[in-house]
Amino acid sequence: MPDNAVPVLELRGVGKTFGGARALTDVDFTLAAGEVHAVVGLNGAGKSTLVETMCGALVPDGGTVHIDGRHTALTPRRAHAAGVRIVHQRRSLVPGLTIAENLLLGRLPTRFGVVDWRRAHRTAADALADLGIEIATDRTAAGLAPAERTLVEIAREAHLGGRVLVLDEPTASLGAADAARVHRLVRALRSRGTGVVYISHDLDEILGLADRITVLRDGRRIVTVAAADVDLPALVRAMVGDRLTHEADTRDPRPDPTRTHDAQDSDVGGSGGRARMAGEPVLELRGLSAGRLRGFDLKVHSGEITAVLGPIGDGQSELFPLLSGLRRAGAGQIRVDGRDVPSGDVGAALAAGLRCVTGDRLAHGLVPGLTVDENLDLVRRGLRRPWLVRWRRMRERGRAARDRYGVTAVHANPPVAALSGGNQQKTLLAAWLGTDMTACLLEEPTGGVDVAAKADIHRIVGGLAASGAAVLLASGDVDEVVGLADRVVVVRAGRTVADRPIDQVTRDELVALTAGGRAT
Ligand SMILES: Nc1ncnc2c1ncn2[C@@H]1O[C@H](COP(=O)(O)OP(=O)(O)OP(=O)(O)O)[C@@H](O)[C@H]1O
Repeated sequence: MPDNAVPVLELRGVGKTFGGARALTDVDFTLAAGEVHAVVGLNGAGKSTLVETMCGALVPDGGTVHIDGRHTALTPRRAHAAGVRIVHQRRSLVPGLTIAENLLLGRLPTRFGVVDWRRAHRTAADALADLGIEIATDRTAAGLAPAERTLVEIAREAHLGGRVLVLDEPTASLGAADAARVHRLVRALRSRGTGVVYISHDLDEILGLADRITVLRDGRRIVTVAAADVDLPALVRAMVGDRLTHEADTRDPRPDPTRTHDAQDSDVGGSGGRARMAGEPVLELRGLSAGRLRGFDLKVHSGEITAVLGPIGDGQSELFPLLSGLRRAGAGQIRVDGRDVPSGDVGAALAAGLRCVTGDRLAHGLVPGLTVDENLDLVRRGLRRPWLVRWRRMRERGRAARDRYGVTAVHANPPVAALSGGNQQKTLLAAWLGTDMTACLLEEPTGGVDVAAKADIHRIVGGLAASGAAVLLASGDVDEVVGLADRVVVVRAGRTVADRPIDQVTRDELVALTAGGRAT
């Protein structure tokens, strides 16, 4: 930002306390028009609290907010009127409405008192085309792929007058090709003079996209630097400070033999603590059809991590409802240890030792109003004796699981709703992976988690496989698959297009295969 330019948005000495615990302390932040300013930090560092303050959703208890140089007591309405808009990870398009209706909601053009649809579609199409987005405006939001939804949502906020767009992990659940579309849109916005505050845990993405980067740690601003003046290791060091006890290499797939799944958990459900020889087939899917999946076959062996990779919504997202028993298959069989598991039966899936960890933690994974320890206990108790609450053991186990998965919060054992997204994800994994299992399905297990936690989760998953579990990983993240899996199955439009040992395929081939290329 030129020294004399007035920032479009400025925070001075902002602080925020939740129930006596400090989430933000004395944070300064500036954003210039036409700048992409990224905010990074470990889970719980204060990123969401900071951006909620920028949007008037949280009132800071110290410091001031300035828009175009003027001090403003920000409320959501004032922020909106000033053109400060946030695009959350949870998409807010109305599913049953068309793109044109969503873009112009509340402002549809009328002629003689009736909606002028031709003009509406033209206006919406022009708004999208201005930003380089090609999506037909008569499609409904429900039919959009996740990346298209993100693009339309960002375009809508820009079209409705957004001068400062706060993008909260817009690419978190997107593959590389889809993320690149979002990056193009962000660059288009920047060149039009829009200021963008960008939150992401993907530091490579940040380094390639941002102009400046602010690092938060424990609610404090550690540094603000030009992206061109910093590299990945320096950024990681600033984020973790002296907290890092091991190398934060997110691609280290080596299992840590000291951290295999809890020995103390072997009294729980499932089909017994087993340590198999590698090579034994454990989870078998035969001719499974449901939603977009068509006659899907897969064998996952004991001690093996098999990844199902593909664009989100292209078939691999059917696996969670099917394997967890939430949904009945139209055709085909699920077999665990050579025995059929009736589809559409949650109890049968659990009894067979199948553990399915959802990628949508708040919809299917956690009870937001209960504490972390209560959530951890629910899964364990539900598997065995739902009526018996043993409070002391619950607290002890809860503390151990929170420590092991690095669930950090300003309160010791808060309700899950008060946790940051990454800490919610760690709680979810601790709840399901802490129970004895034969096979597990992990849907996007590191979605929203920070670099250090990602490395920990990879070690834990490696440890599960090392102890004999068959691990199925459903992911859109090519790097995660390359770093973690032994085998990869690429699924497109519900069908397998490639099935390879991971050492017989390159990262670039996988990117091409998921984006539509052919297996060679
Ligand atoms: N409503 C709330 N009540 C109590 N504590 C809260 C509340 N909102 C946030 N916190 C706490 O404030 C701290 C900062 O959380 P915040 O969500 O801002 O972190 P974050 O950097 O966005 O993390 P993540 O990367 O995991 O999303 C955390 O310790 C969190 O538990």
